[in-house]
Formats: sequence, C-alpha cells, structure tokens
Amino acid sequence: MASPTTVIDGRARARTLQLQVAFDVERLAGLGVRCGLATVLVGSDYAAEAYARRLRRAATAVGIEHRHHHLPPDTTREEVLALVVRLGADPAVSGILVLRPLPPHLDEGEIFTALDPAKDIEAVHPENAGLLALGRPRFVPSTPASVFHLLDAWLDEVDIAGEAFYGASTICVVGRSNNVGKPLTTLAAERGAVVVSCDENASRTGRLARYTRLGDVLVVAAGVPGLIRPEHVAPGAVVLDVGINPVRDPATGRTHLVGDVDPAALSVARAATPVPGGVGPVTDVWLVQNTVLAAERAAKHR
Ligand SMILES: Nc1nc(=O)c2c([nH]1)NC[C@@H]1CN(c3ccc(C(=O)N[C@@H](CCC(=O)O)C(=O)O)cc3)C=[N+]21
Repeated sequence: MASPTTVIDGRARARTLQLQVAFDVERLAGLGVRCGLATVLVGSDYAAEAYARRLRRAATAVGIEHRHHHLPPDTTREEVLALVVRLGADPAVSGILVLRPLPPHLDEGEIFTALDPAKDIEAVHPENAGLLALGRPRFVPSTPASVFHLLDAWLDEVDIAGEAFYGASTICVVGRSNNVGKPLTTLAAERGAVVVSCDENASRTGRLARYTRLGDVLVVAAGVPGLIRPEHVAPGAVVLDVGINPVRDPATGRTHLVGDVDPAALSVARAATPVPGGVGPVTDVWLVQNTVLAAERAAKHR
C-alpha cells in the first residue's frame, strides 16, 4: 500500500514568512524607510480582483501601505502609461504590480516596459526578465518563487537534501506564461533538475500524460480546471498546483477558485499543494517581501 499523500500547507508557510517580512518592515521603519505597494487593474476580472484584495490584506498585515488603482475597461494606453510612470516617480511607492489580464486594446509588453525596473516586483520589465534568465534576478517573481519555497520547505521537512534531490530529478512544468511557466523553468534549470516544459500543444496532440509522468516534480500552471487527472501523475511525484480558476457553482450561484489538478489525481502523489491553501497564500506574502526589498534598496541609493 502506498502511504497517504502529504498535503503541503501553504497557509502555515505563509504565516512564517509573514513574520519575517513584518520584522523587516519594522526594522526599516526604525531607519525611517517606508514601504508602499501599488497595484493597477484595468477593467474587471474575478481572479485579479480577488488577488488585489489578498494583497491589500497581506500588505496591511505587515504595516505596508497598499494603493489599488482600479481603472475602467476603456482606459487609454496613454492614461495607463501615465499612471505607471507617475507611480515610478512616487517616493511613497516602492513596488508596483500591474495585474493581468489587461484589456485587448492595451499592449502588455509596452506597459511593463514603462515600469521603473527598481519597482518592478514581479520582474516583468524586459531588463528584470533578462536578469532572471541570466541567473542574476533583481526580483524573483512571486508565484514561481513560492513554488520553490514550498518545495524546498517540504524537502527540508522530509529530510532530503535539496541539492541531491534536484540534481537527480525531473521537473515537469505545464504552462508557459511569462509570469509563471517561463520563470519556473528557469528556476528549475538553475537547481540542476532536468526540465520538461509543455503547453497546450501537448494536450491537443494527446501527449500530455507522456510528459507529465516524467516529472518527479509536477508543477501545473495551465489555467485549466481539473486538467491533471490521475493518469498524468507519476506515482510518488510531488505536485504543485498553481491553477486559480474561477468556477461558478450552479447550485448556489457563487463563484469560487479551483486548481488545475483534479482532486482524484492527488492520491497518486507523494505530496501536493491544495487550492485553496497551497501556493496562493505564499505568493501574497512573497510579493510583499519583494516590495520591502525594493524599498530597502531604494533607501540605500538615496
Ligand atoms: N500580474 C499578475 N500577477 C498575478 O500573480 C496574478 C495576476 N496578475 N492576475 C490575477 C492572477 C490571479 N491570482 C490569484 C492568486 C491567488 C488567489 C487566491 O485567492 N488564492 C487562494 C484561493 C482562495 C479561494 O479559494 O478563494 C489560495 O490559493 O488559497 C487569487 C488570485 C494572481 N494573479
């Protein structure tokens, strides 16, 4: 009989991280350094609005000011660019996050390029994305960072040396988005793992399970609810579910968030992160931590 799956507790890990971040905020306040987080959302999106609310809670919990700029869906390119530039020049703002998705009339790349790289806490500015790809990150983007934070903590708990584990492992990443899938493959390669990266082409051509079953670690960031079924998981793999999919319950009419991993697949794994309560809660705190890091660096360069 296989042993039961360990549920990796993201909320507990987030609480520990939050204590460290709160300590740093206080230390900086003692030096007269204030941290501020600005978020920008254009139009409405269920998951993005949920995330902005979580970030407000995470920021205020550690004594950081959060300003959310919620713009109407028809906001022009010039108006968004002006806001991003204004936030870049605002000394009360140390970190800026532009929420996805942006409406189709806005060019995401152009807006990210207008960010002050020193405040780009999600590393979407080309300079920061480049530094990350070169292995010299200015900021490690919060979602992929949280995946490895949880994985490293789990390895520590089961007393497996990280270096030996990654060196002998294959990590399969499903999804190739700029903010999650791509940086995940970079970070996985940096740890010395064999990396398998796939996207919807693998599903479309019926080869998804062939690749996902190669993973000693399977990270899923596809944005497809229930995509990963038991047959996609190698027995004993560690599964990290990054999916955040709004699903409307027809019985109650209420919307809630589900992951990319079908709960039935979890029993095949050795350990897995749940949704909710897995990668998400760590992501919030990590982003706040990056904001603190940005403030600290800005103070040094004053
Ligand atoms: N530039 C950018 N970066 C992002 O990281 C980003 C984004 N844009 N746009 C929107 C999506 C969505 N997203 C969420 C993460 C966690 C929860 C969340 O609530 N997580 C809970 C679920 C709780 C529940 O079920 O309600 C958890 O994982 O425990 C929601 C939403 C980040 N996103």
